Amino acid sequence: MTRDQLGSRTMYYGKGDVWVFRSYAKPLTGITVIPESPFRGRENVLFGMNIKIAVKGEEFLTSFTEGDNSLVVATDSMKNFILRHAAHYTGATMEGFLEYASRRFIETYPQMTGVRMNATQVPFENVQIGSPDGNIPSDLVFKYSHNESAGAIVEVERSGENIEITYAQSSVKNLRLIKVKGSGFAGFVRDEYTTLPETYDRPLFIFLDIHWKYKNPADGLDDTRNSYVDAEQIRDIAATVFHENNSPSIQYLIYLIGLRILKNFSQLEEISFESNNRTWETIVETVDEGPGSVFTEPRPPYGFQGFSMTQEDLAAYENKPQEAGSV
Ligand SMILES: O=c1[nH]c(=O)c2[nH]c(=O)[nH]c2[nH]1
Repeated sequence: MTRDQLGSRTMYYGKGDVWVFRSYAKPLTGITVIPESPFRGRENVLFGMNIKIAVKGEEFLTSFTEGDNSLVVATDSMKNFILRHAAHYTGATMEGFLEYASRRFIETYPQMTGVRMNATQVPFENVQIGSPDGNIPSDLVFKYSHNESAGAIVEVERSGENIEITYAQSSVKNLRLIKVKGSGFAGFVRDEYTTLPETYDRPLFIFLDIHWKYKNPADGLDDTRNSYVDAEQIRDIAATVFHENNSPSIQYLIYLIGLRILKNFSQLEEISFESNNRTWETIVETVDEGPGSVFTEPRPPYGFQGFSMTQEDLAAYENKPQEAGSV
């Protein structure tokens, strides 16, 4: 929630963990196919989301200061509103649903001046079943996936007679990638506090959240514009860049991932990263019948990086004489 119109006061309320499971939503089609990803769309036979909604409005002040509930929309009703509107949604994306439902709240309740909705996709994967044609994906049975998931935040505000989008961001969260060899970390500051040895071929395990914003938010909200970028494509770009590059650090790796995303998707304005270093501890360098090593979970504390990039970073990179080839 922004604090404008509210002076310096924080004031909002809402509902978290609104689980929405919609079957047979509109299939996602018309996306740009990129070399790094086999993703071509999604059937949306099952469309699952865990939503958090927060609403604001000056008229809610007396509910806090006087116990006056006359304008309070119960958070239980908000949950019902979201669930019932999932039946009316005609689009194919989580971002689109958040925008649709947020607008309906503002249109329905004049006391609401702003709505922020935050969602995490509940990922379901097709199971493979036997058939006379070999193994094929079931169109009826799905398994709950515990891997990474897509995320979205949409914020809308009333502006006179209109409703404006004031914030929109898409994400892939909790991506966990391990590369068994071909990463290093050397050349860092060495002083009396340094005990870490330099490494030129470490296994590198990263936890990664990637966020993106569109130049024109409508491209991310309206799947019929054919400019939607799916979280699976961003995930696959990250994996491809990790595979292809011998990275000297996580810092440089996420920069290269960002360049590749910006290059593939000129409709995006900004990419940002939060990464976490979970590199395993090496216990046995070389097993008896090599190659092979033995590792165990790392001990805390864990390092992290945060970085954001725009199309200007890609332009600067492309205008720079390159030694190592282009992204
Ligand atoms: O990729 C890395 N970046 C760092 O900044 C860092 N620091 C550290 O101890 N290990 C690593 N690895």
